[in-house]
Amino acid sequence: MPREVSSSVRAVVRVRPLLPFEVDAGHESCCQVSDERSILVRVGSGHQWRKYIFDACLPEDRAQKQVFQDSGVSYLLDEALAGYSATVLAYGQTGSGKTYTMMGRSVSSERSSPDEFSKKSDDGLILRAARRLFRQMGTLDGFCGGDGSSEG
Ligand SMILES: Nc1ncnc2c1ncn2[C@@H]1O[C@H](COP(=O)(O)OP(=O)(O)OP(=O)(O)O)[C@@H](O)[C@H]1O
Repeated sequence: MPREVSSSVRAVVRVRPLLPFEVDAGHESCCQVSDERSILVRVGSGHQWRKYIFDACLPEDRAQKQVFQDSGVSYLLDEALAGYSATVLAYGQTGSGKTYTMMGRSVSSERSSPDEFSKKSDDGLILRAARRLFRQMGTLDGFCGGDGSSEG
């Protein structure tokens, strides 16, 4: 659960890890989460860092399930079930991880094996939100083959 949920708009930053080809090419990350609300971004020639503050900053090792919880989406679902409108959108440059965050790995990139489809740990916000909504409405049985046992 996020620390502050009173604002009607929340901005959450998620940093993805470098991809294997980026590591192989010797790339370095241009940003670094310094605490749960701030991030350091390289500026200029790369020797200086500038600090930016958001409602939450999620570092590269944050798993999909934790992102669902820490981003505040689970809170939004409670509000939606209470009758309020809620919107979640992902914004960022190409390849930054929007699709992975919203949908999961099976649709964000090439699949290495059919098993990728059944790896629930990779499920993104949309699948987790749908599962939770249906569970809370008491109609999860049979939905997407899930057993409804995992929270988020
Ligand atoms: N948090 C993460 N952990 C591991 N891999 C990630 C993460 N976020 C993204 N990736 C990987 O990075 C690559 C690019 O991610 P993705 O396709 O989600 O980017 P995108 O922002 O949707 O790009 P585009 O705007 O071009 O569609 C994919 O191979 C994806 O699996």
